[in-house]
Amino acid sequence: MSGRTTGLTPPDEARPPVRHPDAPAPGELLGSHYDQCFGCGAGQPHGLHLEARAGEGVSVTAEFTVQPAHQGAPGLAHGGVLATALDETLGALNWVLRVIAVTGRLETDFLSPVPVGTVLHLEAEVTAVHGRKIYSTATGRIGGPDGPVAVRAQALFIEVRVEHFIANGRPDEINAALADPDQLRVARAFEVNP
Ligand SMILES: CCCCCCCCCCCC(=O)SCCNC(=O)CCNC(=O)[C@H](O)C(C)(C)COP(=O)(O)OP(=O)(O)OC[C@H]1O[C@@H](n2cnc3c(N)ncnc32)[C@H](O)[C@@H]1OP(=O)(O)O
Repeated sequence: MSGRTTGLTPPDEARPPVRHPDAPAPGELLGSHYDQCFGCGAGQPHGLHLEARAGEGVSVTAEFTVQPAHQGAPGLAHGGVLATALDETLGALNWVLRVIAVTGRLETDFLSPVPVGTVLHLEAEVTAVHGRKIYSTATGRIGGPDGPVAVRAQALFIEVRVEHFIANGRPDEINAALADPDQLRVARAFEVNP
């Protein structure tokens, strides 16, 4: 391991993150970036229905209730589902930076089992930015927003342009999204002023 970089440590030249002046106010519900998103989409019947709010600085909070469909072991949340909840919360930081970014790397620590029925209290913040690279961390607590940390993550998100999705997504869903005024409004909200 010695000398190996995981890509999750910001370089010395990295800058502190800057909250966008038009970011949603602290406490404001952020809504879904895409109705069919597995993490946050209200229209996605199989999804986590995670609800995130803007926090202070470049941070967000979110809640997610572990459902029976999310089990890995009997009565316990699947680790991949918990990683998804962390990933989605980290993705919600896009609203506060007002950039579009996707997960490049996600490193997750599972510290204690999370039973079905648990409300996972999530928090994420950007720690540094270097060019297109956005460094961030997240925690998931159980028993309340100040409860013990059950899961945590470090992530590297990479800023992309909206063309990233148009070039890579399946045409049916891309065309449906482009025809949806609500989706276009969300895409515009993420776009950085030139
Ligand atoms: C409309 C509203 C929608 C809003 C949509 C919001 C979605 C949020 C959903 C939740 C989050 C997700 O799950 S997002 C979905 C899961 N993620 C993905 O599908 C991403 C798949 N990966 C990719 O498409 C690509 O690899 C990218 C875009 C991440 C990077 O490709 P690229 O654009 O060609 O950039 P590239 O030159 O490779 O990398 C740029 C810099 O980042 C570094 N880098 C890149 N990947 C890594 C990595 N894994 N680990 C370390 N470092 C990395 C490179 O070394 C480089 O550093 P340097 O040389 O500059 O120093």
